[in-house]
Amino acid sequence: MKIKELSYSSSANLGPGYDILSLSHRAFKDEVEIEENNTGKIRIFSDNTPEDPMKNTAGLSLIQIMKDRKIKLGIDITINKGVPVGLGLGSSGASSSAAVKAFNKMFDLNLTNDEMVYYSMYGEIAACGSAHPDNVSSGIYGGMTLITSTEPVRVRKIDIKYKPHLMLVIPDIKIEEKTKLARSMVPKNIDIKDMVRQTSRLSLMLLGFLNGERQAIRDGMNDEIVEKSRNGLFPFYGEIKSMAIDENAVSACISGAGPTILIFTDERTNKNGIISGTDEILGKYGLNYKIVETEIVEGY
Ligand SMILES: Nc1ncnc2c1ncn2[C@@H]1O[C@H](COP(=O)(O)OP(=O)(O)OP(=O)(O)O)[C@@H](O)[C@H]1O
Ligand SMILES: N[C@@H](CCO)C(=O)O
Repeated sequence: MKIKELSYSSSANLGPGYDILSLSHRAFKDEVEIEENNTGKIRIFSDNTPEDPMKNTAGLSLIQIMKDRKIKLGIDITINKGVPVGLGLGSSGASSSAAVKAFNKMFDLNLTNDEMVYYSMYGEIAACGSAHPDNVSSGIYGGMTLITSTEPVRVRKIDIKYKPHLMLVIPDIKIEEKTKLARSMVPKNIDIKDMVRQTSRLSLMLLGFLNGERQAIRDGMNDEIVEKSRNGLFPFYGEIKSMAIDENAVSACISGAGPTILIFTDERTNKNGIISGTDEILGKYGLNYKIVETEIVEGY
């Protein structure tokens, strides 16, 4: 029997929500098919992700479930990779969450959504050395998700009233072990004043999404801790964000660990202005890029 599942691309953090917020979008998707084999081994079939199952997020997630459930079988995992790798679009988490959904279905494990987030997030260790749950929560739940606890894993889906359109500015930059590097740049300690400002902004942004208040989203979606610490990786970000606000975007943030920039737009936004402004700014930095317009995926 073959079982196929898909997960869409996602943008983690959303400004002040480092490691706790994520948004699922229709821009790209990974399809993962699993099938039993008679070799007793886990084998990965994929054009552009690691063949070693311990180094592939999909493989590592399934190894962990099989260990916990004492399932000893050979499994072929075929990854049809649609989410581009290493660009902050939740590529690694899309494969692991799709693999976990397929495995759950194939073996009737009846895993809860939070248990599936747990196993999918375990796979992220293969990508960046740490198990962060935000992108994979998108792959399991869809929509906008909030991680309320990691031990045990608990996720809440946020029923947002304000649903902006999304523009992804995707610079053509490859940074070796990008997420690992970006995570190592985040400060280990912060000043209490910065903590207060960050929690205030995060709360305001969530109020904006819940109540449908455009200005609250714009005022809240600012992060001077994590995004700032990573600025050296994406020096063009500040210019693109302020240009997008000038063109009346709702707001903008770094998507996950970057380099993609997520811009929220609505009918008041001058999208053509953003397209030409991006061309000018990224041209100055000598960067090729793609702009993808997309929508939020509410669920699976
Ligand atoms: N199934 C997989 N899909 C994508 N990348 C994988 C997979 N398995 C392992 N990797 C490795 O993970 C790394 C890419 O992960 P990384 O977290 O840097 O990018 P991302 O998932 O696209 O971005 P972000 O997490 O910021 O949204 C690469 O080194 C890649 O080889
Ligand atoms: N929250 C993670 C997302 C990476 O995909 C980070 O910013 O490092």
